[in-house]
Amino acid sequence: MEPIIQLKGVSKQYGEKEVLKNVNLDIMPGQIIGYIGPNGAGKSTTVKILTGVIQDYTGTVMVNGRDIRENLLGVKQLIGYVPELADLYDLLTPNEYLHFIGALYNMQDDVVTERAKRILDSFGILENFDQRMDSFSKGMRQKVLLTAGIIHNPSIVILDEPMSGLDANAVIVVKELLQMLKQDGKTIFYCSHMMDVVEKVSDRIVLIDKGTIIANDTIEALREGGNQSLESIFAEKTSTGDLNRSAGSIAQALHD
Ligand SMILES: Nc1ncnc2c1ncn2[C@@H]1O[C@H](COP(=O)(O)OP(=O)(O)OP(=O)(O)O)[C@@H](O)[C@H]1O
Repeated sequence: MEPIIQLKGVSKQYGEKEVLKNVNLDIMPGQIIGYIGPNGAGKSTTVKILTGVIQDYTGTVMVNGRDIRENLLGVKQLIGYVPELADLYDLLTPNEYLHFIGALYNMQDDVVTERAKRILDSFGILENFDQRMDSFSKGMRQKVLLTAGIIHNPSIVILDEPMSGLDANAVIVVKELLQMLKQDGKTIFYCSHMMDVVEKVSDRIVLIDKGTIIANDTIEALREGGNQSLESIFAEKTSTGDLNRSAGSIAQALHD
């Protein structure tokens, strides 16, 4: 089987600073990949490259066997992207916003309406279909963003902290949704800091630190036969310092 996403020697600099360093990564179709790393590791930069937002990188990114530099429009059809807390067009209703998104993908109006209503109904916010989103809570906005990211039925779904702001019921819906998308053969690229969720939903975990991939394996293999949580594996491998000491010095700072 060929990888559906392939990064070959991908590097990206902001000025002098190299934030991705020769990243090589193969992602096989039909898998849920948990993409994790400390703040500033390069996760969002990777996602921006995959979604065509950043183009001044070196190396090659192949999606479905084609170089994305040569097929950016095709790639955009294949990928659904759910950003974390994007600027929604607050003055629009979900109905208007999702039709706007659907039009970007050349979708027929009646298909957009049908899918939008069914997905929002599953999220429990169908009654808000025609309300302006400026009155929406964070979680309601996130549900609309999730809907917008999958409405064109993409083969690859990239999610950036999709659980952000969601209540417990919605988290369950999203977890189930991930499994259903997977059963449907879709590839999921899941970026998150919520280790307990990543650990449960991902087929593979890719750990990036300071622009370099330092682990790429199943959770079982990362545990090496032990029973550690992903959180402790993360802390060990990224060694961002003694966490107790960090907390201690923050607490001390309040008293000095
Ligand atoms: N537009 C920019 N200009 C300059 N530096 C940037 C820019 N965007 C990101 N960076 C830097 O690139 C590095 C990687 O950032 P990136 O946003 O990819 O990290 P991340 O892994 O997504 O972090 P987080 O978990 O905090 O979201 C960071 O050091 C960041 O400061």
